[in-house]
Amino acid sequence: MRGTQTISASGHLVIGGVDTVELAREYGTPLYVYDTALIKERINQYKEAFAAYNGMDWQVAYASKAFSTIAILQLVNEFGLSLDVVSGGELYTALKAGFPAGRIHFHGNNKSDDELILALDANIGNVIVDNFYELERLEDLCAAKGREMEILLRVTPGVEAHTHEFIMTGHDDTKFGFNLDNGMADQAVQLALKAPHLILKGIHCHIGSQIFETEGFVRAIRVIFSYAEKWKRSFDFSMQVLNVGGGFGIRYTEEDHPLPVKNYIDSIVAVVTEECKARALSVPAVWIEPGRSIVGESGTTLYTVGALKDIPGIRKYVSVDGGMADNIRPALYQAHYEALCASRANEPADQSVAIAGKCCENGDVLIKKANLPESCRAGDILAVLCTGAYGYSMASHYNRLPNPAVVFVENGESQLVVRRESYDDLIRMDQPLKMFSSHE
Ligand SMILES: Cc1ncc(COP(=O)(O)O)c(C=O)c1O
Ligand SMILES: N[C@@H](CCCC[NH3+])C(=O)O
Repeated sequence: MRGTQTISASGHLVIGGVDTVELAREYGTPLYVYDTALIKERINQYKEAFAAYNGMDWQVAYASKAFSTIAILQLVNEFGLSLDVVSGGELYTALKAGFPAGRIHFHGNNKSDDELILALDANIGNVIVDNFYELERLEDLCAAKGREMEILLRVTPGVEAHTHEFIMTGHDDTKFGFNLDNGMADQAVQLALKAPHLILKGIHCHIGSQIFETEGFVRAIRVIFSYAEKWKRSFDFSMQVLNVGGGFGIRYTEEDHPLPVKNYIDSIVAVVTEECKARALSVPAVWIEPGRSIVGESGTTLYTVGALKDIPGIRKYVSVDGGMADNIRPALYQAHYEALCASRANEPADQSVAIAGKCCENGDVLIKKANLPESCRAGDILAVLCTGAYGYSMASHYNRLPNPAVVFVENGESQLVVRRESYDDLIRMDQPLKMFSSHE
């Protein structure tokens, strides 16, 4: 059980004081349910971890790629976090949510002119510049508008985080950022300092995602400081901000052992302070960008159980009314999840089954080995836990499945924050065929 999850007297999973079987009945399934008390708890853990350091300048920016909707951005804003966006769409959502533009940071390895113009016109806090092409274009766009923009440069420190290859980004062979060890970053710092309309505030790095140890962060920070010292000496550049990205791990299953938030922050602050002292540099503001660890564990996806297929001696498949369209992570990263039968949460989970999605793909299996009660059958409500990050945000319309609804629950109340798509929503953008009227 995570966050506010409990089991009711009738044996139903309850989240935020709301019976999940009732939620399924009211809003339909599949349904993303967010335990907002847990989101707030996580946010506060980050804030408290930094607040322990008197005089330290810090920012926690929520990485909205993990889950971006108007309501979550409003919640995050209420709690005073900054925001990381990676596209015009995420930026637009943030602006529509009333997120203060000055606290928005814009990422991405291939931002379009339109996206950069949207950011400039909204007057966002800063742009994290990823490559030489962007450096040049951003300078030109600022010049054309006769304005300045604060920037960070994203660097690649050559550190391999111990995580899945596809979500590892700090190593040398990555599409992101300026590599440190081949001189690209040195050149970018010089160009940025010379650019009349760009104000180089600092450096950004992000070594990967779902990281369970502090070693990768520490190594990346040490590497960056060795360059920061050189840049100070050679170009008189003082790094005022060091953004170490996100990637703090969460517990998807009992095999995952993430560290408490405080441990990551303590290690980051300790190595920053130590490096500054050793190199006689002033301590920069420390920024981080957690996404998964703010919203991941708070999310649960509810499904309705449908067909069962028992292959004697091989396995039993329990099919649900969603799958890879609402959670691509098992198919994409071989990610593991845990599930429980929300409508029989008090019965012993004594049967091992595979939970299959409904997409027309043999690989659409959400969980290869889940333990469910023997009695679990069609009509039961199944809860897949820990789906709050990169579930809704990576959802697709594969097989023309409408995207599920999203509800927030807290203190016995639920609120619909994204309505379920209808079939009409699916064809809303479609245009009837006009060409090739070859029937005449
Ligand atoms: C630049 C950057 N910052 C922050 C994040 C958020 O990562 P996570 O959700 O693992 O905290 C990502 C995604 O991996 C990222 O690419
Ligand atoms: N989307 C990925 C992580 C990559 C995040 C962006 N750099 C996940 O579901 O784990």
